Amino acid sequence: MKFSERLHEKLLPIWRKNHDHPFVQEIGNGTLDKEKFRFYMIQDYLYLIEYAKLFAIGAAKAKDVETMGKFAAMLDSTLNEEMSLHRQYGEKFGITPKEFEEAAPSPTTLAYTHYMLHVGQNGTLADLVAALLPCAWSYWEIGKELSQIPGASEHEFYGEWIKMYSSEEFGQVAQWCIDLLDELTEEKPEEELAHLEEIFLNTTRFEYMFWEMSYNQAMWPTDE
Ligand SMILES: Cc1ncc(CO)c(N)n1
Repeated sequence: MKFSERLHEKLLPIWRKNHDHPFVQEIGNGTLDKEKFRFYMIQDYLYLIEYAKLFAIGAAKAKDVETMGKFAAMLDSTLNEEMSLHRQYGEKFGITPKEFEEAAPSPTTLAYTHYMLHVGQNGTLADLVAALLPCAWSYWEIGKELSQIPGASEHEFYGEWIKMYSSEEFGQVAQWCIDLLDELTEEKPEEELAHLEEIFLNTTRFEYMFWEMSYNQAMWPTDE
């Protein structure tokens, strides 16, 4: 069994909760409160700045030029394609790129990005890919599922978001990360696989927490 197939079995119950989360459901049916989406966009922008750094670290840890080039391309597409979606929504909300960058991260954003960067900086290349894979993979699954809802991709506000994450290009990135992790885990001992599975499940859980945080617009409870 490929390692990604083993991960897929483990992640399904958490993904079901992700897909059923009101934040995701309401993007799909177009009813999500725009204030919640605005909060999410700001936090997701901050998240993506840190997430992009994982690709830079991946390039530095890659063992061959082809893999290095792929990480460089993913760094570029995150900063210049995926985040331009956020900048476009920012224009609708009256948020400038500078304001995005200077916004305060929520505790969940901090915890999630710091965990990923800790694993990426201190672990192996396989550890790094295990940490980032749920991000690419779960968004692609959500994008594809929501794009099946009639009219959802054409929704005047949320359509662009759904189109981005159900796109062929986004799917290719997710698939490349899946294939790389399968390649890096071939013939690896169970102990190492169990460690990778733990990292993967942790960021999968953080994905759920990110929806929850966004829906509740949750900042520090002590500041309220
Ligand atoms: C929190 C989060 N996870 C994954 C993605 C997909 O890149 C994103 N934009 N935000």
